[in-house]
Parts: sequence; C-alpha cells; structure tokens
Amino acid sequence: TKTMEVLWWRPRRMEEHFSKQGIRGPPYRFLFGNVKEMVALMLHSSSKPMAPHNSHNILPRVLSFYTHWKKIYGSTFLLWFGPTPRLAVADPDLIRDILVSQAGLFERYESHPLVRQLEGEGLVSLRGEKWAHHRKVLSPTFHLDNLKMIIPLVGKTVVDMLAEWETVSSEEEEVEVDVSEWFQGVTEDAITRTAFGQSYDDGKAVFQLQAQQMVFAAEAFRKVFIPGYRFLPTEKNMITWKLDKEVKRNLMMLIGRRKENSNPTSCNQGGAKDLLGLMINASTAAKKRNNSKNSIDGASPTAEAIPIHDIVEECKTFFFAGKQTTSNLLAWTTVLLAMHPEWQERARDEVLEVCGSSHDIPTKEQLGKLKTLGMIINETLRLYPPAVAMIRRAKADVRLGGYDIPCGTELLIPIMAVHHDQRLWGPDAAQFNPSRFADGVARAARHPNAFLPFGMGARMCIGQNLAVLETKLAIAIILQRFSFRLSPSYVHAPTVLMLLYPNYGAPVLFRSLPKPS
Ligand code: HEM
Repeated sequence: TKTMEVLWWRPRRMEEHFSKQGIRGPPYRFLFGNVKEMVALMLHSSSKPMAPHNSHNILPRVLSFYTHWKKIYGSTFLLWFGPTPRLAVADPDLIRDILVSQAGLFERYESHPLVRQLEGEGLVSLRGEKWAHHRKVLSPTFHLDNLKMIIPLVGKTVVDMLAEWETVSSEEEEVEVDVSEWFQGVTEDAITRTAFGQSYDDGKAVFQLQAQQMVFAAEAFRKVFIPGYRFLPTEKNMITWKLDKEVKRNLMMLIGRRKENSNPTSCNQGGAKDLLGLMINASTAAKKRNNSKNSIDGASPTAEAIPIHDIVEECKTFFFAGKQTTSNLLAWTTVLLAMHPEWQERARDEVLEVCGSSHDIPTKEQLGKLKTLGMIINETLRLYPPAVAMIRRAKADVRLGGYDIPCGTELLIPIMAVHHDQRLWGPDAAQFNPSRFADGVARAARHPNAFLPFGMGARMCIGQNLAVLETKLAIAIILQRFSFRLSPSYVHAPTVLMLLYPNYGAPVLFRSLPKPS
C-alpha cells in the first residue's frame, strides 16, 4: 500500500542509495526512524552534570547522538527523523556548498507549526521574493553605524540594573546573581530599542503581550501535538487570540501615531533607523508610488507595502530570534570569564585602558577597540554556540561534493561539532583559548569556514552586529565595576532545548571594585 511505500520501502531504498555512495548510519526503524534512540541518548547524557567541573568538552553531552554515531559511521552519516532522511554534514567545504555556493538548491527547514507560531512568520521562516523584500527593507537597521544609537540607551539600562547589585554588594561582600535570568532584561531592552526606536515605551507594551503569547505557545508545545488543536476554541486559545488582537491593536495605534508625528518619508530618531520605521516607510513609499499614476517605478521590488499583519509577524520574529540567543551568549561569556580569572583580568585591564577608569558608558569607538574582549566573545561563541545546529532541505536532486542527494533529503549542520573538531581547531579544540582569534576569525582555524555561530551566506543572522555589540557593551560595563567568580552552587550542565543554555542557571558572585575617585 501507499503507507508501506512511504513508511518502509522508500526509506529502505534511500538507505541503499546512500550506502552505495559510502554513507551509512543507524538503521531505519519503522515509523519512528531513529528518534527514539536519539531521545534516549540525549536523556542519558544530560541526566548528569559534567565532571570535571569546568570541562569545555561539552559536545558529547550536548549533541550526544551526533558524537555516538559519528564514532561508528564517520562524520558524514545518515539518520532518520521518522521516515525523513537527514544527512549530518560537518565538513566545512560541504557546508559552504549548502549555505553559499549552491544555496539556491536548499531551503530552510520548515519548523513545527507551534514553533512557527512562537517565532512568527518573519525573516526566519519567509522564503523567495517576500524574504528578499523584507531582508532588504530591514537590513539598514543592523548596520553598525545605525546600531551605535542604542549604545547610550542600552548602556543606561545595564548601569541602572547594576546599581541594584551595588546596593547589596560591597568591596567586602559579594552578591549572587543568576546571570542567565538577569541578562534577559538587557537583551529585551536592546531589541526593543532596535525595533521601536523612539516609541520605546509603546514597543515594550507590544513585546510584553508577545512574551505572554509565547508562554502559552511554549506550554502548548510541551503537549502532544494534535493537528487542528490550535484552531479549537479552548480556553488557552481564546486567551492567545485575545492577546493577538491586542498586539495588533497596539501596533496599529503605534503606527498611526508614528505617521502623524513625523515626516512620513523619514523613520528618524536623530538619523537612526528602527525596524518599525523602516517597515512603515516601505509601506508609505509603496502607497505613494501606487497613487501616482504616472509612476514608472512600479516594478521596483521595494515598492511593495508591508501589510500590518506582516509587521506584527516581523516584530514577533525579532523578539524571538534576538532575545534568548543573545542573553545565552552573555551568560556563557560571563561564566567563562568567571571560570578563567586570568582572562577576566586581561579583559578588565583592556577595558580600563581603552575606556579610562571613570564609569562613563563606553562609546562605539571604544567598543571597537576592545580586541581581547572580542576574542573572548568569539571563543565563547565557538565553544558554546547558542544555536547548536541548522537544518536545510534539498529542493531538488542535488550533487553535493561528489554525493547524489535526493530531493527532500534534510541536511543537519551541527555548528557545535564543527566548532569542536580537532582536525579544524587543533588538539586544544576543547580548551578555552581566546588567543586563537588574535589574527581574526578567518585565521583562527585550519579552514576559513570553520566558525559559523551566526550561519553563513545570504540567510546569515541579520542581528549578528547587534548581538556582539550588546555583549561587548554589557560585559565591558560589568568589568568596569565588578570582579566575579562562579558561585559554589553553579552546576556545569550545558543543555540544549532549541538553544544551548545552562540547565541549572548561572549563579555568579559579584564583588564591587573600588569606585573611581
Ligand atoms: C548570539 C546571538 C545570536 C545567535 C547565536 C544567532 C544565530 C543565528 C543563526 C545561526 C542564524 C541562521 C539560521 C539558519 O541559517 O538556519 C540566524 C538567523 C537569524 N537571526 Fe540570529 N542569532 C543571534 C542574535 C540575533 C539577534 C539579536 C537578532 C535580531 C535582532 C537575530 C535575528 C535573526 C534573524 C531575523 C535571522 C534570519 C535571517 C534570514 O533568514 O534572513 N538574531 N541567527
């Protein structure tokens, strides 16, 4: 029957097809593929915290299924997600083919409907022309020159939040803070400034509503997925719909006010471009063009208006893609500096040298000169990449580095495995050694594409500059004011649940440094 064909015969033929090319993997099992074994391997490895306490050799724990099967079948192997074949590819040349040279033949994997509801139908999930249009409209927000506008504002948030610690800690006494929680306030602020600019307070209200929605969606995600469940008028769904309406209403008001208050052709707050302004602007420009009958410019792809629904979805996407990722990076950077006091000292010396010993918020120029801190952040992104893997799907039959990949095959790019590969990074791959980045990213490894915490190619992370800027800023401000070490209650247990996070939080002890006179 057709079911047997899909669930049994086709997977068996595929196995045969790959096996002939020398690609093997765990055998396909009826219906579930290798999912059960994967879950068992992951649960087993994450059941215990890591020993020794501060080992960075976290790959076997975090991607245990990958480490396990790689040992048996080699680094390019086939595994089964139900009846769908997924090819693990950790060779940087092949990865470059998938993400850059032959990117047109692969598409981003479509996430589960519930995850989609969480992440929004924005840049992350859009495809084709709509993606290209949005990416073009939104890119200017993330240019470093534009982002510098958020430094004083986000810096102030960090300083205000730190002031709370200063009241409890002193030069004699330490204060314990779970930084994995704490940094979420910082990243939320940064993303709100970037997205809404001058309309920060209104934007905050929108994001708070969206955060509530996410809590509901995340709860639903934990339950077994029932097709259509999302559309049933359950109590939770009613609340979600209400929140959805509320978000739209708020945004409509905000947009209306924006249009009234400012020159409609500018999205300015002193020259800075925010996401909302750019999206409104694209719409206004389009309307104008459409209204002017003699326009010969109608064919320009940027002339399309971005409807309110799409603006709402983009806001959701940026909140989803930009908040937790960056707060995880901030938390891991702090943990690593706490584990490696010699690097903490070096980073602090540099901050004091570049920014002076006053407590002024660092400027963009100063942040640009913090080379050691930049190296530390890169080394953190290498060892503890917040996004541990990426997935693509072949849109057609593809020839990839000598292999024939049938249409529909999924490709798993285990970012973290590439980052921990001794053949690429040398025998000290599992050590924290920021010096390896001293001559820049391209020279840090034996292959120029061995470092990809933000992906690669046209669909590379649009928020990369923001994430790094924010991290540099927050860590520099902390280094100016505090020394810190891990709390004895810290348990080293990096765990992946969509993103890489510390399973038991990241409690860190902070001690105030003598104040500048
Ligand atoms: C340390 C922080 C971050 C990490 C590690 C990270 C990682 C990534 C990765 C690996 C991708 C590519 C995924 C793929 O190709 O399948 C990506 C895409 C993306 N990221 Fe980030 N990200 C971070 C911060 C941010 C921030 C702050 C924002 C927004 C404000 C953001 C927005 C996006 C968007 C919109 C995309 C999709 C881009 C497109 O397809 O055109 N990210 N990110």
